[in-house]
Amino acid sequence: MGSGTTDPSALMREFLREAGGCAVLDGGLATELEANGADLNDPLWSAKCLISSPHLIRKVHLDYLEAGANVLITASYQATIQGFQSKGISREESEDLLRKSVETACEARDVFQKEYSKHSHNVEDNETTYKQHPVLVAASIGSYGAFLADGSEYSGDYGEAVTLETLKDFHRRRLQVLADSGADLIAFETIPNKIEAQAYAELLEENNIKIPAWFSFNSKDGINVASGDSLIECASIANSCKRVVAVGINCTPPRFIHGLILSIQKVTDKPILVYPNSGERYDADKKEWVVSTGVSDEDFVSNVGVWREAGASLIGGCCRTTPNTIRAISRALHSGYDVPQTSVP
Ligand SMILES: C[S+](C)CC[C@H](N)C(=O)O
Ligand SMILES: N[C@@H](CCS)C(=O)O
Ligand SMILES: [Zn+2]
Repeated sequence: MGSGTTDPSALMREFLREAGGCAVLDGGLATELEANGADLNDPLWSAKCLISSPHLIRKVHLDYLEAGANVLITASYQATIQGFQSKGISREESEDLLRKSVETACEARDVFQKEYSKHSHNVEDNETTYKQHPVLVAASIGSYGAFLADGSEYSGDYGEAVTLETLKDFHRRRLQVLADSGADLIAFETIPNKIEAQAYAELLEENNIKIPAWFSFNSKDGINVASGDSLIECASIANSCKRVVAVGINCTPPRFIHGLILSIQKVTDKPILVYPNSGERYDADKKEWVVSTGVSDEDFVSNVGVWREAGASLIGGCCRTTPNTIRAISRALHSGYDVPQTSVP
């Protein structure tokens, strides 16, 4: 869709219009890879499956499409050239793995859309009408803290040695490869601090990145981003960047989402996205989620109307949410809207 467009916000506007005003994001990719048998106890986390089990990634993408998702977030969250190289993988192969994350999502979209077009026509008043189910592929870029694999995307504390230039140098090539990979947009996810938001904004401009991006922050207190930096300041950085077409929050407990939407709205007119986690806490040593205030799909979904009403126009789930969560979100947003089941060939 529209990656050649000159006005970056046109892609998002048109996409939201086709989706009926509010789009459904997918749910936890890593969560579902684990549910399908993958062992992610590895510094590469979900990106490990790009090497060992790309078929599982494709299956999980398809499961989310069947559940009603309009956006697939690729398996590149923790896929970095530096991380692959530390496993002995060459630079060239590392870049191929990044491209593979996007190709895998695009393949799932192609399979789904073929099936969908077979099932979606119906005859009304002697005219054949086609329901639309637009799908974007968003190339995930996880933070520097994700690469560290120590859970520091939930603290945003990288130490004083890590400067704006360190972060720009770290992300530059991966961003370029993913931007040229055929993805529709870049999803900067789980951004825990202001310095990393600034690094992304500068890279988008300086490298003349041709596809739009979203900025999604995380929060531990419902007020600031994870590091304690001001959400208002972080969202303002996103707002000032013309290549950014949506701003929001992910991997944050559902109970904080409403207040965070209201804060973001104070500083932007760009579309707001929210994809909370289940409310559990991540134990980075064990690489496990610890039950605290995890919410059921019903609880999660009872909030969807409130988030929509408050101004969110892209809604999905992050870690520990599943296709069931996404199906329920989709139903809540578009009641009576059926997505066909496809089989994985
Ligand atoms: C979004 S967190 C659950 C991703 C995994 C983390 N960076 C780690 O490697 O432990
Ligand atoms: N989108 C990521 C999680 C971000 S916190 C994944 O599940 O791979
Ligand atoms: Zn998450």
